[in-house]
Amino acid sequence: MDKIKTFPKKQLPNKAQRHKLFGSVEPGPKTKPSEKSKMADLQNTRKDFLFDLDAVGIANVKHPISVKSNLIPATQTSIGTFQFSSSIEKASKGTNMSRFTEQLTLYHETGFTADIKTLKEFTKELADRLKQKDAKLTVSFPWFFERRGPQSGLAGMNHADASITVSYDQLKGYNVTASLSALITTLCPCSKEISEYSAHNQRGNVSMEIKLTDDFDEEKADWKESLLEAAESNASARIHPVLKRPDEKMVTEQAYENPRFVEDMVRLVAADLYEMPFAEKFKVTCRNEESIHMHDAIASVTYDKTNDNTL
Ligand SMILES: Nc1nc2c(ncn2[C@@H]2O[C@H](COP(=O)(O)OP(=O)(O)OP(=O)(O)O)[C@@H](O)[C@H]2O)c(=O)[nH]1
Repeated sequence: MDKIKTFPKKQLPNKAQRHKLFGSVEPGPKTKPSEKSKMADLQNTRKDFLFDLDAVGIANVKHPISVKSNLIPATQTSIGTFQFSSSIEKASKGTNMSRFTEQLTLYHETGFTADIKTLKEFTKELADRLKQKDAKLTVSFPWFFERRGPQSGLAGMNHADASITVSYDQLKGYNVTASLSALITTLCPCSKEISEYSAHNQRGNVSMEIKLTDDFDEEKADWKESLLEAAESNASARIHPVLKRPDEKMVTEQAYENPRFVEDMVRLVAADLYEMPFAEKFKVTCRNEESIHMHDAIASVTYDKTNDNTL
């Protein structure tokens, strides 16, 4: 066996000496209290600080969450990116920021599932913990779901980007919006119509945001599955992780049989959301990464069923 090489061992200063060499200094004299009850509490100073603030809190908080679904897998761990806030009055200097992550940790310790019921409880409890009249939570996460080849039945994992925003107000109650962005295939109707053969086609991204009705019952419907189906079922074709040649033939011909402009996509998805009982208001956006341009094609529609006057 080869002799293990030993590098010339230059004797380095020890770690404490290295820190000193790079500027660390000894602790100075301690004159201020370190006992919490005796410490200054600037955040809770009450004066006229000129403006009420709409939102004060923390953002870009990454944390593991559990996600339930009607699709496979029924439960998964994902990475939630959170934003938490509440309003504060002008008489208050600041919020108590440690309480946001304090509560997130408490929920995590009992298995934090990002479902609507739990997130509503969390947001109300947060307002109470902050002693504020309102609180708002947004959590965004990748949601994975099994997708099988249309002919081979070979399974793989696709994902869509999901997001839930819960606003709680002591007087107004809850406002919950759910969003999903899903990838699809679109094939251009004009390109198909004018060409002797072929048609340009590309990946499209359909983003849907819905305001959930107050009576939405997630025991009866998985909003993620419903929005995914609204995007994919109206596309030229669905996207798959595993496609054998028989699968590829099917999705290629299906795309050609179902040409869609971006305008067609948002209108067709809007029709499905219009018929979705728990979607009170919605916005649909489609962005196509056009395969014949350096730019994207976009379209969007916003609709409020409570002002049902445009149909
Ligand atoms: N309001 C506010 N807090 C900040 C800011 N920057 C840092 N902090 C936070 O102040 C926190 C400590 O304040 P509090 O959460 O009120 O801590 P505390 O008073 O010991 O805790 P409570 O007893 O729950 O009020 C730290 O976690 C910091 O993150 C800021 O710009 N505004």
